[in-house]
Amino acid sequence: MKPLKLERVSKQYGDKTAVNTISLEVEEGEIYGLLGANGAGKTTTMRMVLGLIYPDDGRILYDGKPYSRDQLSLMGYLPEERGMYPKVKISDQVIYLARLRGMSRQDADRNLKSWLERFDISDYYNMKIEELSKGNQQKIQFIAAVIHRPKIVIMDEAFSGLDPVNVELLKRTVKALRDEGTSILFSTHRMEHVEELCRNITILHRSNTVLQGNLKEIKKQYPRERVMIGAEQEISGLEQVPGVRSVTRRENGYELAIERPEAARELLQHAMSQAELQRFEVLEPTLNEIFIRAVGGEKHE
Ligand SMILES: Nc1ncnc2c1ncn2[C@@H]1O[C@H](COP(=O)(O)OP(=O)(O)OP(=O)(O)O)[C@@H](O)[C@H]1O
Repeated sequence: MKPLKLERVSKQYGDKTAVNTISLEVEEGEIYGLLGANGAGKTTTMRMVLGLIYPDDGRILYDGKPYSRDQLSLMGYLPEERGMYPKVKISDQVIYLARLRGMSRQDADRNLKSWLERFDISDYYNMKIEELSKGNQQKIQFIAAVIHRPKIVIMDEAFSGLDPVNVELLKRTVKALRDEGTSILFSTHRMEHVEELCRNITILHRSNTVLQGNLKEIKKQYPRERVMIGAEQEISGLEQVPGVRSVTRRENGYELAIERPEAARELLQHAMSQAELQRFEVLEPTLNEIFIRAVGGEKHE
């Protein structure tokens, strides 16, 4: 049984279709990427999954069952806009939120202490949100989202505002939740995070699903049109090799865009005739490139 399943789910706001017949399934122990430019329909989709708004069409199933209040304790939500009370003691509000989702005070308190210890911030127990840096507020918000051990966690821009050390810390934690069997619906504009974390993805564009599936499989379907050449010597005339679209000088060589994968062979011969190569690699496209193609090359923030 899939913990989370969306079947042809749609949502209208007046005349505007915010989400148009989205279907997806999140397995147990999976991080699923929900991507799209601003206004594509991600937040609307996540709000429907959380039961904060209702679909106009289609259905959402949790372990095969439709939404009911019982699901509240099964789900955790890390919203993009942080929503904790600045002046209330951290332990009071996190325990309160956990109790709303069905935990006893004792269990909530024990879990909170163990999470604070895990993040090495035990002294925050008695502090207020307003006393913390943005990044540390984010950690508390994260704890509040998962303290009740939800089966399904919805994360909207989970790592925004964090420094690189804390991004790594939270990434490790998200992976650990996954390994414990949690199903995570993960939304972000940071493609490198998706590449590292997500197995399956859906890309939304103007309310519609434009690309969906296993990330590795999707990458295989796109031609390899990027070449890295590692060489200490200069290589002249790379631009003139047939099929080369662009050449960029890099620290230890060159990065090239080619029009078709076959151009790589000629490029290799050309480069080898001039320099001793330390590296010659034909790379699969990055998710960023795939994303830009899928949404029609339009600029996204
Ligand atoms: N409450 C609302 N009333 C009217 N229109 C809305 C409402 N919420 C969202 N929309 C519209 O629905 C569309 C999808 O919005 P949504 O917030 O789901 O996009 P998003 O992918 O989350 O964008 P972002 O990356 O900017 O957060 C947008 O055109 C938006 O203007």
